[in-house]
Amino acid sequence: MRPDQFAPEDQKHLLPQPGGDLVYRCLDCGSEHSISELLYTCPSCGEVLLIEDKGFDQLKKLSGAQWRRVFDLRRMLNIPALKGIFRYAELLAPVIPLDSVLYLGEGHTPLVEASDLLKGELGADFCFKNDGQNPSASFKDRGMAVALSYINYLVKHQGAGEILSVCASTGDTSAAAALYASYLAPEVKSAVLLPQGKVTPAQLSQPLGAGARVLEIPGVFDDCMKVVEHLADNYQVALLNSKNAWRILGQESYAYEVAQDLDWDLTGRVILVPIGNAGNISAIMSGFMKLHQLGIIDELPKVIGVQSEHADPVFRYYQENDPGKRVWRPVTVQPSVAQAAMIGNPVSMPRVVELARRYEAQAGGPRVYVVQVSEQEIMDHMILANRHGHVVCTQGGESLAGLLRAQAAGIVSAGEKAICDATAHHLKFVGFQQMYFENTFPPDYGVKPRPELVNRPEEVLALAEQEMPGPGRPLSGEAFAKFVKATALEVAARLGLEKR
Ligand SMILES: Cc1ncc(COP(=O)(O)O)c(C=O)c1O
Repeated sequence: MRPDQFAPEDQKHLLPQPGGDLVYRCLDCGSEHSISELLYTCPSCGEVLLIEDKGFDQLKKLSGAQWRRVFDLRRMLNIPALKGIFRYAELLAPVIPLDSVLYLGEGHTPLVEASDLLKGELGADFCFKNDGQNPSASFKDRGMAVALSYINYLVKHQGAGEILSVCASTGDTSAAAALYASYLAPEVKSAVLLPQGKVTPAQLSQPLGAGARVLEIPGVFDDCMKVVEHLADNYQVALLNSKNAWRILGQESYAYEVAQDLDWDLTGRVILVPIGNAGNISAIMSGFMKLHQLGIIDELPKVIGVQSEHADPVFRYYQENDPGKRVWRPVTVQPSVAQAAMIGNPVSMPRVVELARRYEAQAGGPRVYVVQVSEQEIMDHMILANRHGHVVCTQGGESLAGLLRAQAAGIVSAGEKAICDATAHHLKFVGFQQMYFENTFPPDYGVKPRPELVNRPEEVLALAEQEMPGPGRPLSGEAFAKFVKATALEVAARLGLEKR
């Protein structure tokens, strides 16, 4: 629909107006800094930043019910900039005018209900939100849509010159950064730093295809991160890791979509999120808090972070119940099938600590948890989910395994319903599936296939004595008919088919 097709009273707030009073806010010293330049850490104390809208209270001029109606009506608009996550522009980055919004099809990924069979088998009530159905096949596109729209705004409206974007990545950040930057060529160029041999072939192909400079660095993600942080501190580059607070704003859209798709009723809902660099869980908490502050939702859902035993610094931190006694210790990661979350020193840890504190204060009690799962559980649950109609990656398997651990620990109780974040598409991680099916995991992963979950292609070789078709080698009519009949006979025997 076009805006002029709506009733006059609905037209009033239908299109977001550029505005807001955004500033960078330091999470440690509380200092405030102008957004006129790209900042990643506090110039006063070096801590990470969040972007805060000092005009947020102005949004309370509309009631929660009015906001719900605005967002619901925007669903019907055929304006590309509002088809994605900028449907919630006032909550994300109202400073960016619609003419600068970059929309590549991100957001509004489906909530897919688990089948009754799978729910019964696992004794859990849940759905997946398939963030692998974003354009670069992971949730990272949400953050990139805002970060690159802001860069586009700086180029278009603020006279910024050519910009080189950089990021370190476990695979998905680089895929998203390169894709969104390539849309803004030639003003924006992209370089990505990857830990050599620690991203999947599909992930590596993505920035290459988008034309980014791909630099492979010895070490793990945490080492690459230190290098890009050094670049951001000392050179003219735009850092696109989630240290960049614009990314966090974009990823808040996950929370807005979950709420809207559940008709703004989050009673008894639990969100499971795999944690790596901890940007996503920070954004999700922040997003739900904004909805709650505006009266758009009545209840804050439980948020449960999930980490593998092989990369679990956030889990370890929260093992201590007394906040005063918690000590932050990065860990050395071990090889993990949740490779995209294989991070021992998450950059957003200070955000998690502060936002979890605020979240629980706003909810009036415990609402944020972190659970740990084994590599075996991650693989088993990824494959089990895919066996029942889902397209989840290893990190999605981690979310589901985390739900079962949370149930066993009494964090999730009967009657509560979970939304498991499937953060990337299954196809990016098929190498792990192959190792599972072929029982070829190196010993340090500690994964053995469950026989009932293994599936292998079967070669039909019954026709060895016969002529076979091949590329550029079609069979003659009679030989081909013979081939079809003999092959069908063999296939029917293997499938146990009965003759009609
Ligand atoms: C597919 C996937 N899942 C989960 C994560 C972890 O997200 P975050 O780093 O925001 O904690 C990442 C990236 O780090 C990822 O690429």
